[in-house]
Amino acid sequence: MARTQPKSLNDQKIGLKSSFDSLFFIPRFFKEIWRTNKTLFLTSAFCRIVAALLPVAILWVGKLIFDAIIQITTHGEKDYSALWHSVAIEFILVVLSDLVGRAISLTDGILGDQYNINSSIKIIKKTNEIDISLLENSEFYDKLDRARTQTAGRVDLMSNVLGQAQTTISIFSLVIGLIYFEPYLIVLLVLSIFPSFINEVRFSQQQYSLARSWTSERRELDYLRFIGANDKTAKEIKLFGLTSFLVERFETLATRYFKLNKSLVVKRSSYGFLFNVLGSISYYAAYVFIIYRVLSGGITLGELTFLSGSFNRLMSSLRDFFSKFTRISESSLYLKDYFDFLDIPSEYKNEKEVPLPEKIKIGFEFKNVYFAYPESDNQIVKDISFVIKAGEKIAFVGQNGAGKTTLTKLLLRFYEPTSGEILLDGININRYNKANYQEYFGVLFQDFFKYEFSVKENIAIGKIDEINDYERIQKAAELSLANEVVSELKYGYDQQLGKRFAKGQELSGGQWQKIALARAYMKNAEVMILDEPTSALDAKAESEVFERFIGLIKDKTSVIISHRFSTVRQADRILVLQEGKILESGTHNELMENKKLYAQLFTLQAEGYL
Ligand SMILES: Nc1ncnc2c1ncn2[C@@H]1O[C@H](COP(=O)(O)OP(=O)(O)OP(=O)(O)O)[C@@H](O)[C@H]1O
Repeated sequence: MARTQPKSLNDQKIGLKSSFDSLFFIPRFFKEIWRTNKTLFLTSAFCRIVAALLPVAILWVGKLIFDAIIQITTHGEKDYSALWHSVAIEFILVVLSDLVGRAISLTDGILGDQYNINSSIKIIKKTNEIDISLLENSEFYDKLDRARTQTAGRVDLMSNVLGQAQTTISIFSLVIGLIYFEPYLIVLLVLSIFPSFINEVRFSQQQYSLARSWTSERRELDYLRFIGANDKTAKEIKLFGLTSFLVERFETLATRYFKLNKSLVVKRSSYGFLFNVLGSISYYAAYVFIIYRVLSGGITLGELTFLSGSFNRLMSSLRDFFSKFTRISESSLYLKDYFDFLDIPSEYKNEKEVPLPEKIKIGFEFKNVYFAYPESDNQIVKDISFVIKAGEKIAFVGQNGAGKTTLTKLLLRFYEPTSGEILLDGININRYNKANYQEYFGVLFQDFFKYEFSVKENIAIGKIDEINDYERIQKAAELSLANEVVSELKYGYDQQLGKRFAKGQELSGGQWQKIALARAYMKNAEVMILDEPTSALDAKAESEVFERFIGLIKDKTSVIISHRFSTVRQADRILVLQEGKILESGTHNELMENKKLYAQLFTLQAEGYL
């Protein structure tokens, strides 16, 4: 497992500037939310405006009640109607406040869920649009990881930004009331809150920097958690006694992160406490000032309740505003990751695409192809030239790591040659539309994926548009002998595979291989590529599968990779690869006569050594 050096807190610090810069992603974010559900968005915005104005309205009505009571008790006012009127209004406002509060959390919840679904779909689609070579790049994985794992954070961000707008309106309405009576209180208020705001911003950046610089380690932790508690790995872990090895590795890494994070959290809350004490002192200074004003006859008792209530409310609103601000700038840093990921350029699209031939006329040609995997200097393919004629059945053989699979990946355009070119009917394969070009191939990968879906879905994956063509699925299954597997399953083609979901059935390695082979047959493809198609099959199944394969591909072009010479020998031509070069090429008989590597390997296998 490639590991980056453990980070210290000072590594990769995200400055104040980037923290503010990331706020610029918020409009784009809200555009996405707006597109998600316009009605809900408007409802939420409307409710928040109402909710924002309610606190000042309630405080004002409270003042009116207080003044009315003073009128009655001190000045002998006989008409109580103004008092009851105000009490009734306050009651209505309180009920309304509860109602809009609930409406807000309801709309935010639904909108958040819908946004979540949409953004997850975007991430899945984007991953599929990106060049396959990026999938093997660790920096890409980090981006993908952050974009994927911060979904909940983005939903919080939405509520926080909307909440912030609400708090801002509230603050303005309260400030107007305060300015009207005692403008000096505002200055006192802002001064007492500001240091705590700066403190929060500073620590939230540090926490984000830490989380970001530890993305790879967090992925490693997830990976260790996954292999440490997983049905697929349980056998080996038990048998090899790997538990303490894994626990130790997990613990060392997790503790290092925990310690760094703990020291930050402790510092953040200690400073936070200090600055909050400062806030409380200023609140009581203001309170004493207001009491003094009442005692000296400057303001009424009703105004005292309004002012102290407004001041208190303003202070908590401002605190809320600043802490939300730091949370928003923190989450918007993650938002940046999400948009950075969505902005990774999709695969290069050739503007001057040429139409694909309906049927291959000449065939494929590798011309002086060299290839090294991205971020590697190691040439895996070295000056390879060969032709696969239309309708030819070609086989690649060679020892492990010789470059056989790599050649098929180049043919399938998962990667581009570092130099040299690959032609189809005389035209560089890059000039064809990639998706259409790849449609040409029916492929069984050596490391095919075992989808924990039903058998039917597992086979249909080869041509998912035909998922409802039962006959086609059955035919593909017959060709690969998967039908024999199906006949033993309780729910037949509807049998859920794997153990992850209810009523799932695990298959043997060979049974899975038959299912995966059926997937390759689902497409009536022009070219078949089978990489180790029979490696897990028993001898009888292997010869039967191969017989059917030959029948199927009579006039099709095909590439087969195999270590089993019984399979390989039937090919029209065999390419023997060694360390990224073609060592020999010819029919089985020609190569046997050559008496070089092929003949040696064949003889060894025939004698039962391989
Ligand atoms: N994604 C990758 N990134 C970097 N190197 C890779 C990658 N995939 C394969 N390689 C390297 O390329 C070389 C050739 O691998 P390839 O899979 O083509 O061999 P192969 O001939 O198919 O072997 P086998 O018979 O074991 O399947 C190996 O040395 C391998 O380490």
